[in-house]
Amino acid sequence: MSSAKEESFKSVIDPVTGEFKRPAAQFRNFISSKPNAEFPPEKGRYHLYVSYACPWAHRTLIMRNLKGLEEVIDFTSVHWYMDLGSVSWLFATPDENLPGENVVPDPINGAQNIKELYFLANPNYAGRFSVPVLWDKKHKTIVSNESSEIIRMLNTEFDGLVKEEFRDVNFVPAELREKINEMNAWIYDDLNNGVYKSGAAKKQEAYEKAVIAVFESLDRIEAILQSSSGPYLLGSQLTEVDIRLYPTIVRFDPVYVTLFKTNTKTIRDGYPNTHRWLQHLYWDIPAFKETTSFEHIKKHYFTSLTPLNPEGIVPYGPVPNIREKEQLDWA
Ligand SMILES: N[C@@H](CCC(=O)N[C@@H](CS)C(=O)NCC(=O)O)C(=O)O
Repeated sequence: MSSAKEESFKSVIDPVTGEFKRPAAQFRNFISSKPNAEFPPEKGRYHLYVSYACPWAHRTLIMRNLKGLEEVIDFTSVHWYMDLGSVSWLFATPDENLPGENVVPDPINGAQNIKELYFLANPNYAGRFSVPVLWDKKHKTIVSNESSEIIRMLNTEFDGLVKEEFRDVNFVPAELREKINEMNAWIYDDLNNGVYKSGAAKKQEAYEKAVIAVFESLDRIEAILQSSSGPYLLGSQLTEVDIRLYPTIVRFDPVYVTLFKTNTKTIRDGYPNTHRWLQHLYWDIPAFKETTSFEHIKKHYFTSLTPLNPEGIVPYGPVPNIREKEQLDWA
């Protein structure tokens, strides 16, 4: 492990408590359909840079697909390997044949890595070189590198450009907005980011605090799904809460249980309702399965987060990565 990698990992760890603190994203502009917006919705103008491995980027791919934005916003995925403490995410090179759609050399800026994009947008940028990145081809800049805000833009601001059938599809409907925001908040803290807090903790107490919060929130999710009137967290309607939770749950058994030591239980054997919810999303709604690459996910985490797994050995299991669906009865 190089010292740069160690330093990069340490930079997000509180030196006193040993707790992981995720730094805030720095590009926070909004695409808006309001008149005179700086970033108006336009077909072909914006490009999403993602990694199939990254759970935050995964949300944006799911939303893009669910909102029928395939012909409005194009995307590129980076290579599954992330060079921690150096250039971060790398684009595929022309000779590489990597799994998944659009895992290709950068078609927009010809960059070799994600770091270059941040400096193209702002030569004085000082921060992390994370995905997702929503790029504006017209002004050659980053609109946003915050997934929670990118998915809100995709949910509503391109409605004038999508096919009729997608126009009224709203994953944050007004009557559920407050509830969605409230659930997103604790799910983010304790689960989406909670698994990272568990995995990155440098002290026993910090780890235990994080892992306990992970399983308390999984218990809460399980109870919500058990009493739900439909297949989703808020009943019969698929909402943003499901979209934001899925990338964490689908990675849980294949990666987090081992690499991040969130090993009290697995989803498949410990949480029947959450497992059924996961299987339903993955097997029945193409936006979820089509954007899930277990190969990118497993190879990324186990080979890139070298402070946690110095030899870079990728575990063989679980087999399968996700179980086939049992007969579901939502009637
Ligand atoms: N707040 C960001 C977080 C994104 C994030 O942390 N992405 C990770 C990958 S899963 C990343 O690119 N890390 C690279 C780095 O920090 O250098 C969001 O939700 O969009």
